Amino acid sequence: MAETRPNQKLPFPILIGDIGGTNARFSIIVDESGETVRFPDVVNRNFSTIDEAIRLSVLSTSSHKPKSLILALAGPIKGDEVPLTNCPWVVRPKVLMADLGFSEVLLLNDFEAQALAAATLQPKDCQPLGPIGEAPSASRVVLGPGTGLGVAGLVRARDMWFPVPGEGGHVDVGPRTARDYQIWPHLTPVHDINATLGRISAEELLSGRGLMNIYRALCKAEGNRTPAFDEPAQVSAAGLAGSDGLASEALELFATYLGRVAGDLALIFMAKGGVFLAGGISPKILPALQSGAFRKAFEDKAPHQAVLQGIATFVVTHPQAALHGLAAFALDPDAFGLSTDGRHWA
Ligand SMILES: Nc1ncnc2c1ncn2[C@@H]1O[C@H](COP(=O)(O)OP(=O)(O)OP(=O)(O)O)[C@@H](O)[C@H]1O
Repeated sequence: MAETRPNQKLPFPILIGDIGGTNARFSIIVDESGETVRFPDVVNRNFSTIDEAIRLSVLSTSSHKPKSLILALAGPIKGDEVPLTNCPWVVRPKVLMADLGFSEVLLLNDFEAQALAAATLQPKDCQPLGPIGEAPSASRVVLGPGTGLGVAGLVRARDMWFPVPGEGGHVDVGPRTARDYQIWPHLTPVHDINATLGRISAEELLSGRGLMNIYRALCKAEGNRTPAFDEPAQVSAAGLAGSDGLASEALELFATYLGRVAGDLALIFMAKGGVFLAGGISPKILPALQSGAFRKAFEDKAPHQAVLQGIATFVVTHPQAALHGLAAFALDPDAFGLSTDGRHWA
């Protein structure tokens, strides 16, 4: 069974990994000075197991022999066999320790790692959306549209950061404007065979498939037009270029709904330290997020407009933000109130 320990440093060298559904990214933190060795990104499907990916892409290419391992995973962490969402790999800490020589393994949630990053990223790693360019040391929120919609809070208390990885991407979102009421009946809801009326969760709007959901619903609302695009990247490219009216509207609505949900989360966490947009999609649609629709929806929270107007919003542009967060934790675990119960093996 997993063994726990207070937030002591894991033994160096520490291998840190951000394991997504499609790609995995690794670095070795050599020692307390923070000296770090980076490795080329791994395409998950090129390796049948994560053990093989670590062995061939990291261990056999480096002279450093990591003593411990910290991984950020997309998916719930429970028990000694942790399957990944959207990838056939299974993480088995005891097997990794026995076969690859780690004395300790710690598993974190991927958005928890994004939250650790939001606590420690430099201004150069973030692009402000709106007038406020600085994030004070106060509670924060991270949300990231990608394959799904990851959400984490980051509570600031006792001079520490407490990440709160929840399932906030699955909150309900309802229609508000006249245009929303035209579109909503055509959106694909959450698949739930027991429900008589499907619900529209934030993730059904704010993810790659969410952008397609909005675009296809717009096509239906406009006299059942045949969609011109099959992929989210095509919709965003046409929307950014202004070459297709419905793609442009889909992108603007995506920014509006993202602002709405981000504003709700900022209210819930009273995130005066800022809201950070992580994940793969936000940096790719930066001009659409900067155009004003995101920030307008974010602030449109009567009776608390003044609170929201005072909260900074950012797109995280650091290419390996989760690894940055894991490194910050590895080097200074006392700065974080992170519970390692049930996910630390030694
Ligand atoms: N230019 C783009 N515009 C809009 N959506 C995009 C664009 N490029 C990729 N996507 C969509 O983003 C989603 C992938 O998101 P992301 O890059 O964050 O990957 P992930 O699987 O969530 O994470 P990881 O890369 O760690 O495996 C897919 O649904 C993809 O279709």
